[in-house]
Amino acid sequence: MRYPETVKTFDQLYAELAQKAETRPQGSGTVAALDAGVHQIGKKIVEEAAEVWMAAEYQSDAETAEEISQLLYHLQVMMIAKGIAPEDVYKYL
Ligand SMILES: N=c1c2ncn([C@@H]3O[C@H](COP(=O)(O)OP(=O)(O)OP(=O)(O)O)[C@@H](O)[C@H]3O)c2ncn1[C@@H]1O[C@H](COP(=O)(O)O)[C@@H](O)[C@H]1O
Repeated sequence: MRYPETVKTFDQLYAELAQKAETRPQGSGTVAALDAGVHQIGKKIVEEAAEVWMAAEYQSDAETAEEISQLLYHLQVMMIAKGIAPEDVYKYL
């Protein structure tokens, strides 16, 4: 599938987050999340997963899609924290 320039794919977001983890720019929420550690990242994943569930049951498809994007983001932060690359996940799909 081809996407417009402004749309970020899973792999593109992962590359961006990996770069942030490496260069640690000021003000990066990703760097702050990584510094908070796996326990806090895990809590955020559970929170976002619940928000996906609630949005799917009670909100619009667009709002559900937005919650799913946030869940994917936090899953990627966990992947970076654990040194897990997208390929490590894809091989199980
Ligand atoms: N895609 C995301 C993304 N999705 C979700 N989030 C974070 O997840 C939170 C989820 O929002 P909620 O409204 O559910 O939570 P909230 O209660 O308002 O936020 P908190 O008080 O819990 O942090 C947001 O506040 C962001 O901190 C994201 N943070 C960053 N990105 C992208 O990641 C890249 C790197 O971001 P930085 O590391 O911040 O530069 C950029 O391309 C960003 O667009």
